[in-house]
Amino acid sequence: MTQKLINRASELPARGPLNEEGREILLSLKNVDITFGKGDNAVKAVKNASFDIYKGETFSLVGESGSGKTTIGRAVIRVNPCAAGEIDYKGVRISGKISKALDREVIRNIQMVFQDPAACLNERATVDYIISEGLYNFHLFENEADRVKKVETMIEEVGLLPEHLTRYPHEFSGGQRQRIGLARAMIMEPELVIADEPISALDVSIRAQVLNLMKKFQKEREITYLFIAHDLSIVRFISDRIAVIYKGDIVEIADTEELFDYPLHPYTRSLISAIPIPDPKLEKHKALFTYDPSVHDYSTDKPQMTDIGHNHFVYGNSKEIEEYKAQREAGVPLKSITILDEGEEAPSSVNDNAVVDEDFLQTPIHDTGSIWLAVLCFFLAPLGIIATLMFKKRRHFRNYKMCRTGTIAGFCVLGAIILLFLIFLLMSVL
Ligand SMILES: Nc1ncnc2c1ncn2[C@@H]1O[C@H](COP(=O)(O)OP(=O)(O)OP(=O)(O)O)[C@@H](O)[C@H]1O
Repeated sequence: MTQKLINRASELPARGPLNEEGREILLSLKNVDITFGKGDNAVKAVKNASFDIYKGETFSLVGESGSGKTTIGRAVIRVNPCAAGEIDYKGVRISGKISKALDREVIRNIQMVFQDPAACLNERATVDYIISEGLYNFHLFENEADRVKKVETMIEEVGLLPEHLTRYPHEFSGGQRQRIGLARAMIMEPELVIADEPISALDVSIRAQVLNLMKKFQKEREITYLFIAHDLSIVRFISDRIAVIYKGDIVEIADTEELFDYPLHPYTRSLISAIPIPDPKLEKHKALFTYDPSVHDYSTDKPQMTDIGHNHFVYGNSKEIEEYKAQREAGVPLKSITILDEGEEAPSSVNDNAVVDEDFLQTPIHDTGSIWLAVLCFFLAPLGIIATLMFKKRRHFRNYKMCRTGTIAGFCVLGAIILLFLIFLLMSVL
């Protein structure tokens, strides 16, 4: 009943506008500038940001600390005002002055989940109240029994128990508090959730659980996420599309795999090169690609965000864009990571046209370190030597270690058998 009343009075259409490919645009930033302070002290935190987020996708915004990610998130929920440009939700402008009714709908439809659950949960309130707060503010329940039912269902959905509802946030672990934060957001039945570094403050072991929970909600409720993170490794496996932001400028937007295969802007490449390699030996020999903004000469030829095809947008001047297009059209994935040989000096700059060789990027897939390699090398020790050398040459260090272990063990056992044989031979002769 309450729900029906809200829907009837809605200032927003049921669906957003469609793009040329028929995808529904839920959120759209159009040439958005966000400035803090005035006069000489003014800080332009976000410059001319434009992007669309489609219904049901996970769109990630990635960049180093202070690049303006949170500022954009807070502008979407109307906390930060836009100095220029506009933000549209389902095709309706939600930035600037809007009606009270629309403002309430935005608050309800767009929820935010924060990095530090400890800091954003009211420590004096019970979990029951924290989760119910939005329900109270928007009268989203028929009666007390209905509210209790909604809250109990939600606490179970995030993997906690109804008996946890009477407790306070400090009685929970970081991961559990993030679950409470998610419950508080999801009970509002939002369409868009802005997740601002939701797993950065959590133990590595807990991170996947929270991401899986977010994925579950997305699947069940068709939630759209704007996921904010400072490194690409976190977002690679959860994002449909990624936007990279550097000091307030969005420098590249592409589908996730496209971005990892063709990181055209040098800043994106530096972020990819910063992703830790799970093999300590490779990590030790990795040459970090550092971004030097002085490589761009924007004195006369001004940069702009340009569509270079393949649903891929890059920020650059006309000369750079031509180069980016040529690199993309060559169709050969670009190299972001250089593994140095023993004793080799790290290059001071990175060759822009370099191509992936027998590359690290393949390493996690093929370099599995399977135990069966050790078993095979154990029984076929002479062939194990060849396999060991081959994997070493290709820098498949996990496979190399397995083959080496199997081969050594194989030769040890073979040696022991030969020794025993010789001893028995000697004993039978003497
Ligand atoms: N309320 C504010 N007043 C003044 N400056 C601000 C304010 N909020 C943000 N800034 C400035 O805007 C810039 C972008 O900040 P923002 O918090 O959006 O960065 P971020 O990319 O989210 O970084 P982090 O990952 O550290 O949160 C920074 O230079 C910051 O100092």
